[in-house]
Amino acid sequence: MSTETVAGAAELRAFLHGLPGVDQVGVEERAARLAARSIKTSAKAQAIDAAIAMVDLTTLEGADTPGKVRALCAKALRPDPDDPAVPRPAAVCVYSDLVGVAVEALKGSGVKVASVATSFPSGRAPLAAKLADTRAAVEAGADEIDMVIDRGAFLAGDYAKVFDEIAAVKEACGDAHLKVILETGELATYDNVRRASWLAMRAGADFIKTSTGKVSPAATLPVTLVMLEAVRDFHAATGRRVGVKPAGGIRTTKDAIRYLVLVNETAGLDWLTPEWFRIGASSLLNDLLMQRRKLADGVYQGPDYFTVD
Ligand SMILES: O=C[C@H](O)COP(=O)(O)O
Repeated sequence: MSTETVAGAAELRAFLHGLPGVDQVGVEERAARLAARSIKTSAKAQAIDAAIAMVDLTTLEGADTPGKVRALCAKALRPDPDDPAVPRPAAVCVYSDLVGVAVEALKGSGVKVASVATSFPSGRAPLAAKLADTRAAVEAGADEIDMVIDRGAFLAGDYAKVFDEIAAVKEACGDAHLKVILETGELATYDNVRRASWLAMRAGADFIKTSTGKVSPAATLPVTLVMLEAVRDFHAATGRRVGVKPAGGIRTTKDAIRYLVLVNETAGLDWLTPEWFRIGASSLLNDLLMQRRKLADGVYQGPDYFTVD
């Protein structure tokens, strides 16, 4: 390691450990208070459409096939076959070997193709393999890369290693946007969530994302609140806006709306667009569609009415 790198590593550690500690009770109380807010029916209709447009419609199963990805893309292009006014989700998120299938199915639609990379979900692979994974996804046409951080290195305090990997993956992304998954369910404390958020942003993340969806707990409101505070404070300090993506375990309209309230009350209205806020979910869209239909018609369509998401 060069002297410059050692100095950089020391500065990074001092910076991350100099961040104010998170008041655990305060954060949990605030998240619970915001979650209890009710919103008017007229605002609910708007919120549902906003949430649909912020979904990263995801399939990340070992058993995924080109056929399943094509079906998911068809759903993204026309979420409700009977209602062309329903907005499209922001992106379809798949494993890197299926990016080409999604790119082909979505071309010209404006729906982005996101790909997990860097040995998702564990992140356990040599950097060369992570970069190759990233480049393969970008070459296949991915607009967005969802990378995982090396939680082992982070928890061992090797922040420089995590920083360097993120920076290298960002470079490999070229024009593709980089979402950095912190896997907050493995980070143990809110202080670590705050540190990992700042580390990722300083290393070049375009988005910070809570979870892979493969570890429990996945997204939670308090963790997302800490991340929203981080992007707000990072923007105030640097002028650069970073997006936030809670992902994993978000399945109901009620939950999705709670996240939107949290964004509005923490980072502010500027973040309430698909450019700066996403919800990663494999099975939220249908509930949003059912609630949307219920608000419009007063009739609740059962889950069988919509195609699987
Ligand atoms: O990034 C998105 C997550 O993998 C989706 O998780 P989920 O299946 O719990 O919705």
